[in-house]
Amino acid sequence: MEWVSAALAALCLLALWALLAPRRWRLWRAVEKLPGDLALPLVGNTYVMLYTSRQEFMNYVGKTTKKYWPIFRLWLGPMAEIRISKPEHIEIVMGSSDLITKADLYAFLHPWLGEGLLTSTGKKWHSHRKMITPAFHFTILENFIEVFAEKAEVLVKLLKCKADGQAFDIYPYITRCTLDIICETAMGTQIDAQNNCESDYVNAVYSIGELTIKRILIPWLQNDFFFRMSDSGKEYYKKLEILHDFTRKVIRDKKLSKVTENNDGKADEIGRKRRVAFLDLLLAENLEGHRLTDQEIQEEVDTFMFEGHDTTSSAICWTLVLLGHHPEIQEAVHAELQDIFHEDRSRVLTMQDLQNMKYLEMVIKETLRLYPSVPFIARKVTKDVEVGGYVVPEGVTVTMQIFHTHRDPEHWPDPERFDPDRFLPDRVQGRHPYAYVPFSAGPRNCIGQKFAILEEKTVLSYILRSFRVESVQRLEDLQLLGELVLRSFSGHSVRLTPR
Ligand code: HEM
Repeated sequence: MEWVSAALAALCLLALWALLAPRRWRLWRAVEKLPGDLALPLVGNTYVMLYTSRQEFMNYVGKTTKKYWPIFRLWLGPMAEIRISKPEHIEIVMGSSDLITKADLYAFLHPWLGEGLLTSTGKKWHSHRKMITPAFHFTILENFIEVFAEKAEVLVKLLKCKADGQAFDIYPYITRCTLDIICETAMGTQIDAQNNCESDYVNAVYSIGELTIKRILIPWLQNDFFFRMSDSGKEYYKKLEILHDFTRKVIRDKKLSKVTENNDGKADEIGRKRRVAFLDLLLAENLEGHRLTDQEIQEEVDTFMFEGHDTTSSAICWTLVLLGHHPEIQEAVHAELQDIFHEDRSRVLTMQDLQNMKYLEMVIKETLRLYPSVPFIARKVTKDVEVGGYVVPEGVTVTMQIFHTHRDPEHWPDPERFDPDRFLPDRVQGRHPYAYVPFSAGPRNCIGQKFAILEEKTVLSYILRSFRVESVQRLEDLQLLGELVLRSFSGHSVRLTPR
């Protein structure tokens, strides 16, 4: 009997091979038409990792991008990846309403985010995106300004202790501030990460981020079984439980207290105006007959927590670093803030004030061009598509190199120069719509982009009104890490002096 089973198994394998081989052969032939470094059997181009450290990887990608500009291929073992950078090519993929499925790599975010907006696809993504879009309406965002300002005030108080002319890494301070902001705006909870660095929840958010990166970088940890067996995997799932328990509890408490019924801007028992969080809006959607299960609500809240804090901290830190290198531009920002606030440091910040920060907005945009918080995004191609004269076959990953799109010399003369005037209205006109895509573009663009710009303006205006910023490291010496978000390997060192 045993030989019968063995023969059957062999037949099945043969049938599978016969079924897959022609498709595989077709994919291989199409991908091999593209230029790229030598790929070895089985390992493809992953051998590069043997002699390229984590902090040298962005540099390697940069060199390879230049060498094969504007399109090249990589083999990650048996998986093909095509990397594109030119706005004209980016438009084909990013602008497509068919190519909306995220690359396999995003699966490493699934244990934390499930199938929230960032990771889902197809019908689920379409219906949730439609349902959640109103939560980012201008009038809702206006209510968040008070939260942004309150947390920025705490930040300035803490930074005053560091404003002694000594250099320090400002990243952890900014991250704790943006974490406080997203906790309160997404869930309506105050974790006070800025004063309470030892919170279990805050530590779990950091650990999950770090462990996700580790998993992506170490090939054998990518396998679920080996990951669960490893110390990193055990630590990961322990922290994940803390994160999920926390969001589950917040959702349960909100439902119990029926906050959705009362959250109409009325005062609470101590006379403060109640603040509406994204979670309240998701629960309200539920009440109006659009069914979002508790699990789905949790996935969306976790997604906001993930997408909504590290991205903004990266953007704020890079803006400070660049202003620290360009004192004349920093003075122009300060002059604009003086025009808006005069000497009044206690006035409550308004939406009108934020809209008046026109030059600061240009500075933020130019920073996101040079240092986009999300430097690369990737899709799995679900049908053949032609890009730059090549057929990109179904099944491959296309990585859109936003970092390099923003440095395409054809669209950005003297690309390395920090020049906020590139965003003067008459210079924006006529630029290719996909030449500047820090928030992605097309159907899967960032739902939180207006929120992000308002938050950045608030936090930066508080810092820049209180301190003069000086950068310590030369930009060309910084080693970039393009992992979950774009950071500097050695931190974001600045010196602050009180104004
Ligand atoms: C400077 C700050 C930010 C930057 C540069 C940024 C950038 C991006 C990018 C590039 C994407 C596309 C990702 C991909 O295709 O894989 C994205 C998606 C997304 N972002 Fe942001 N983001 C920022 C802030 C935020 C904030 C504050 C929130 C929420 C409060 C947010 C929520 C989301 C969500 C939910 C998605 C998925 C949208 C979808 O696929 O429908 N982002 N973001």
